[in-house]
Amino acid sequence: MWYHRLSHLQSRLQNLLKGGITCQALQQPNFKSLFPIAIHWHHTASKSLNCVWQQLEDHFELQYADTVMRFDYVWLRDHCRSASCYNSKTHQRSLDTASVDLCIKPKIIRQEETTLFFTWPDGHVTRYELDWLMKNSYEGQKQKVIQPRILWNAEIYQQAQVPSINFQSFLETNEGLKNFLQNFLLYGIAFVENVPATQEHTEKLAERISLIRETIYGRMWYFTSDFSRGDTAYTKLALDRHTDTTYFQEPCGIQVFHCLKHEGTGGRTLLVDGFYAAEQVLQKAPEQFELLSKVPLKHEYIENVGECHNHMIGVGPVLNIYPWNKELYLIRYNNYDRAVINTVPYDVVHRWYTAHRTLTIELRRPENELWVKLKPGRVLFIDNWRVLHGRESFTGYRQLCGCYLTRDDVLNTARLLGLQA
Ligand SMILES: C[N+](C)(C)CCCC[C@H](N)C(=O)O
Ligand SMILES: O=C(O)CCC(=O)C(=O)O
Ligand SMILES: [Fe+2]
Repeated sequence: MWYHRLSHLQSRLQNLLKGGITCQALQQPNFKSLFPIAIHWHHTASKSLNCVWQQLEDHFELQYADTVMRFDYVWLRDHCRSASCYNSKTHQRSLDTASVDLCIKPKIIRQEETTLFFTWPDGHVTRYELDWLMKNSYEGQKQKVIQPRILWNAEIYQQAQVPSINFQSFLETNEGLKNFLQNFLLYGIAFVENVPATQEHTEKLAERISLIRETIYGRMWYFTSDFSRGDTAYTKLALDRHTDTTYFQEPCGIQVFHCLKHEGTGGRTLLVDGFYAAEQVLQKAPEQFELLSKVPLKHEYIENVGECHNHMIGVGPVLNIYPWNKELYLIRYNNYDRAVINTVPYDVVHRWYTAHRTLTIELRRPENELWVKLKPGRVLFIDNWRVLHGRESFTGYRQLCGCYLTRDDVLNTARLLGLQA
């Protein structure tokens, strides 16, 4: 027994010393393993490059800038940026991916400085820049966030002293718009000051950064507590923290609020960073965070008031995360509009309620609540995928106008201004 293990170790050691590393496929019982090949690490001539690679049986392994990256050969062929495979004017692929042999392997790989050249069995040559591979590898992406954010509670937000942007500079300068968007992306809320208190000016603001998302509430909406629509928003009642349009398959990305008039008391707006609360859940109870990101729920809007007849249903988990880096990108939280839960068995339901409670406790901590009084002239933009809003009950006449924005178009504007979004 001892002897056995020893000799096994010895032969492995000898293999290593010879410089041969048997590839993983060797242990897998498939046709590829019939022809084990010895693989050698290729070191770059220039030591300063700090790059080694090896051509393995079923993938290419590259070690560059302290990262080990693994690339599938079909992926590599699919991402060929040669003129016949990719149109660099339109940034679109011309290669028909379905024409690539799923067992494709390069015939030759060679390196010149910072470029790798792959020659494929049909003679086609693909070149890859090491930096491009680094940037576009799974291993590279896994460590990156798509959207840098500053998570906040009331104190963090107030301490940050995030400046509001002036109406004029928002409309007339790219710098003003960029500052505004940078704050909005980081905090999920941002204010514009000195806006003339009309619906038209509010619309102008919205159109400066995005297409307006028209919904069942209209393009620009304008509302008071007249119960003209079958929803609590159109009353004087308090509204607990929530995100809007959870009953859409894709909830509206951004909400714009402009209070044009309020003669009365109360009516303050509550803002809570949903991602901050979710992060607390992740720290305290990761399995509950996971459940909230896995269990699909329905939200529903049923309206039959006057001429308005609507029935909307949206499906999705409370927390939506990117699977490769676990980054949170959307929270759907609206206890008013949550529909009957009939998509989950009873035992999971119970665990889900526990997880939902944990999140709710975090969302309701007074220290996480930011209260603001909306005033004519001060327009609030809310990231409806991240920040929850609510309102205090009020008395008197209160007029609010605003609209929803399409998230894609807001992010598009941000990217065009050079921001990471
Ligand atoms: C008044 N306004 C148009 C802004 C929104 C009304 C939507 C209210 C709904 N319960 C929701 O949370 O989605
Ligand atoms: O009246 C308010 O301040 C906000 C009401 C609300 O939640 C909404 O309109 O989405
Ligand atoms: Fe709302």
